[in-house]
Amino acid sequence: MEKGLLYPIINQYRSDQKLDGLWNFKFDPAAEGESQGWQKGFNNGIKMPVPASFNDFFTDKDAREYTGDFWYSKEFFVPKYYEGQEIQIRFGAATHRAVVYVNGQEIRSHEGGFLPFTAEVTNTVKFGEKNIVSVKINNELHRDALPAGDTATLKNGKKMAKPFFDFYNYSGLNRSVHLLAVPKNGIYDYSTTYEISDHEAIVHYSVNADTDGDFKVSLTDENGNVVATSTGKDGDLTVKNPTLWNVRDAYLYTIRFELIDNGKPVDEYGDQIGLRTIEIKGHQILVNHKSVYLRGFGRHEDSIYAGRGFDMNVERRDVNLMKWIGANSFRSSHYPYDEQVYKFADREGILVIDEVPAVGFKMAAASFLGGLDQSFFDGDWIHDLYKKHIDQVTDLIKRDKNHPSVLAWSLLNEPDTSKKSAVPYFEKLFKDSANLDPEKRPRTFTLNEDDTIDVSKCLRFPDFYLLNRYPGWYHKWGYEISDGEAGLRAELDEWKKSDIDKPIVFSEYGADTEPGLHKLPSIMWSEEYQIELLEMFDRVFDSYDFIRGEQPWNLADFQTVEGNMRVNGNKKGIFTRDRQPKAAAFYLRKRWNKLPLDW
Ligand SMILES: CCC[C@@H]1NC[C@@H](O)[C@H](O)[C@H]1C(=O)O
Repeated sequence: MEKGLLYPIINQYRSDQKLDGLWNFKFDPAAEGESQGWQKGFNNGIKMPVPASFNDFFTDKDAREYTGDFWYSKEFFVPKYYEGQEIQIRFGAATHRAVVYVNGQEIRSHEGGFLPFTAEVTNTVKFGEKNIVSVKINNELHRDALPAGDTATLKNGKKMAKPFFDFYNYSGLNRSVHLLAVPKNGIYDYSTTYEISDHEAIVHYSVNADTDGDFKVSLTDENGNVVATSTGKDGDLTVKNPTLWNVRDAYLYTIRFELIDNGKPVDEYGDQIGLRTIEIKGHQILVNHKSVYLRGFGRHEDSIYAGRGFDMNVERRDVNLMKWIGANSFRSSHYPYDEQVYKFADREGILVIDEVPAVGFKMAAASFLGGLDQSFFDGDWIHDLYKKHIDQVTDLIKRDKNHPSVLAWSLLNEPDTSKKSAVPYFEKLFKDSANLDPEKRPRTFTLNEDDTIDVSKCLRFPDFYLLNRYPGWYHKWGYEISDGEAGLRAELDEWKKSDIDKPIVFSEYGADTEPGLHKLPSIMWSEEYQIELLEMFDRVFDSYDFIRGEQPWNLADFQTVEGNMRVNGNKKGIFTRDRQPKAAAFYLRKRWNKLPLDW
């Protein structure tokens, strides 16, 4: 669990030097790195781009599929004038677990491949000289880790990832690495909550620093006008006639905290925030007390060459695609995305369901492993898994709590909740996470295909429901799709008859579609069939007023394990992997652009 996860900024007190670029890289199948001194750096590796996954750069299968320990190392210079400050190396993500060394000294380890962590190196670096950072990363999958899976050892002794989930196990330093110089005992966290009325907004803030100093706090509008000020560690900023942050109509204020110690300003942290409230009321999802209907996608951080490495160019294109098609939301399926993704969403007024990598918690997983015929939550790995799970929920909320775009927290994707053994795990998870978000935004998880209203034992936990349903693809497919529609309607009639008065969002539905495959009449995998399946779901959605969102799977085609059910990855994208439209994109654009943007 990290103390603070503020995004790096540069000002008169704070420096941020990105260590992105080419690092030395090598695999360590014999786990000999430490004994060979790689923690002090090495030059006999290959040059590896950071941020990026290592996998798709390679031309040989052993390297692409490599599972086990591997090392990155880079020389970096610490300027003399950094002396007197706290020196940190901040990793945006190291997938899935890392040990950090500086100048040969072990600094820290970290578990979890999709959230940032910071190595505090003040007493280890040499000021005014070159230094070496080395990172040993391991990308094995385990049932007691997130995302869940196994690591097999083949007869030839090589290890192989066996995911219980349907995305490729891209690994490496997938996000930027920052060398930071910040004030000692400076600001390390802040949070805000909001009260909105017709002509006034109140920002309740709290700011954290390792000193008893005082704080000067200000709020400025997009023109740089100071609209409110306050003092103290906790306080209120009252804005008359505020411009609210709305769906697809964003407005960002800048909050600024100045830390004063013994009468002298010693640190400052500024960030962009949006004045808005989120509520669930009956079957409605409300933003600023107004009902919202979610239109958007499940996504993946996935692109050609860099794999899961964050690529600003891809994100810019994806946001433009979502605006073009008339989307107002997405889920960060199935893991926290790079912080810059949420900044894009903040600026564009796009709502985010923010998800931790608690995926694959179901043995007969969609990755066609067949798996064991037992409930995942009966496993003896559950205790160790839970510690990692709540740790990553805690850090996800600590990292993303101040983004106006974050609508809700998704604590799992498609867990097996059909057995009673899941209940204690969920009870603890929803209890332990209840107070992590100062704004108390809704918490949920996606209900997989089998977890219907009369099967799932965990329906009392989520604040609203995310349904992943695949009639027309994984069952009742092709010419049988009419039975698929009947079955879907029958299930929703059960929901309607029940006393459940929470919103339902369809968070996954779709058909694998080969771009360019056309058939009249349609057949599965054709572009025509993908539209017919969407039309079926849309007919159903339009029949039930407690359905408050539609997020087809997926925005774009993406890479998975190879298998007899995957054709170079999952093809359920509405767009291709190189972000070009299939025919379904024009169908959805027509449907979604008929609706008001903030409806
Ligand atoms: C029936 C489960 C469907 C499954 N849901 C989780 C996603 O990560 C997969 O990609 C999707 C699929 O198989 O297309």
